[in-house]
Amino acid sequence: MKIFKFGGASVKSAESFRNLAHIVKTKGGERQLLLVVSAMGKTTNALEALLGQAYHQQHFDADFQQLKHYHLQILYELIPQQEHPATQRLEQLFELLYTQLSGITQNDNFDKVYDQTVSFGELFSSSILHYFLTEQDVYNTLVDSRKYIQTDTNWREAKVDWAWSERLIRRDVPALLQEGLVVTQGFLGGTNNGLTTTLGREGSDFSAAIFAYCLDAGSMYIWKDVDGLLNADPKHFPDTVRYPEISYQETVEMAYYGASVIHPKTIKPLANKRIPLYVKSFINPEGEGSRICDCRFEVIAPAYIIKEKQCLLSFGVKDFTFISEKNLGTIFNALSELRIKINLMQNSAISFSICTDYNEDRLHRLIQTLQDQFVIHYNTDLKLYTVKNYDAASISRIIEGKQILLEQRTRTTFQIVSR
Ligand SMILES: Nc1ncnc2c1ncn2[C@@H]1O[C@H](COP(=O)(O)OP(=O)(O)O)[C@@H](O)[C@H]1O
Ligand SMILES: N[C@@H](CC(=O)OP(=O)(O)O)C(=O)O
Repeated sequence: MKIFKFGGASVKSAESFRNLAHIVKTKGGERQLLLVVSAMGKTTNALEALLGQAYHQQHFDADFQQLKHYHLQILYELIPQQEHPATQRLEQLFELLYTQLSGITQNDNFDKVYDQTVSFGELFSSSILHYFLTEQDVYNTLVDSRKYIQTDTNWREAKVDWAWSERLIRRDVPALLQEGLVVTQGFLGGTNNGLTTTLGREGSDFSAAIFAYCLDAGSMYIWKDVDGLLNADPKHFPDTVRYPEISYQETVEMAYYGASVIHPKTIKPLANKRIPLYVKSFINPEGEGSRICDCRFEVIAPAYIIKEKQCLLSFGVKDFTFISEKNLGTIFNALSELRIKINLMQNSAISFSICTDYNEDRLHRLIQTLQDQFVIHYNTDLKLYTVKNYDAASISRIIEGKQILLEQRTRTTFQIVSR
């Protein structure tokens, strides 16, 4: 069986849904295909904004209506009958979202209500896809991924209970795949008492990999608006090259350093079962794309990765003692408590520096926790540039004209933090 994952860009308009259906019919087949779908276009961002308004007791009606109109308009273009069950289902989901938003207060655990609210994006898109494919005579069952991907309550970045999820998925999904297609939501999980969780922003690729792993899929495809896995983001580099074939290891490192085309957690479950991952273009489905697999190449084009919105923090000891394992232990504990991930670190005799994604709230809590023990300085609005498999030319290209705040290199990877 195969897994196809379609992200927000591939379901952003009625035309995109039609294109998706065409890909499913021509490249997928009538059964043994599981479709994982993300929220439409920028819906997750819109839901985050609505949640922010509701949490701060601001009016959200206008933005709510706009989001509802966007979805209903696309549904209407795909299925023009007003009385269709698809319209009723979408109206019902929007009512549930409205009730959810209206009940939010500042006493709520923000991360918990985040998951209960922002998850609606995938519920909308998967319902539309299910009904639209049915209208197109593509037999499919809509499966609620919250009942199958079981997680803990680490809201917004829930940890998967692999054994339990695998048991549930294997119990029900293979029989459905015998009959036709299965449509499910990316990004979402559920707890054993029926609450919704999310797996981290852009986590739908990971959801697809979880289903691939649990179902022993033969292959997984992620359909993107690019020709495949490129050696840089074409939005920042005009002259990219595509990797026709690349190893799991190279890819997982690229994703870790910030290549946003694949969620970093996607590769491990696939690599563990040697399931090949294809990155294909939904704009040009006939294109070759990229195959990510258990392979190895001696020579590979340098990959350029930019991670934006970075913060560089330095912790200096206050009494001229050297940075010790004990100091580091204190810093790491605080980072772990606040769920702050280190993207890069470096130490000198009397200070320790880390580069992390910028999160104002967490940064201030970190400073509060550690300011008695360390002199803390930080810079925000920075970028972390990584060149994998670098050479002299690629380094010159990346450092040209930049004010470098930190630089690091290993035998294969060159990194700078700069403005
Ligand atoms: N190395 C890379 N190769 C290809 N695309 C990349 C790379 N790095 C970043 N990207 C960006 O990833 C985008 C596709 O990923 P994303 O927007 O997350 O897709 P979706 O939300 O549809 O799943 C591309 O439009 C491209 O700008
Ligand atoms: N909708 C979620 C999950 C996701 O993976 O989306 P996409 O596949 O469009 O990156 C998000 O925007 O974070």
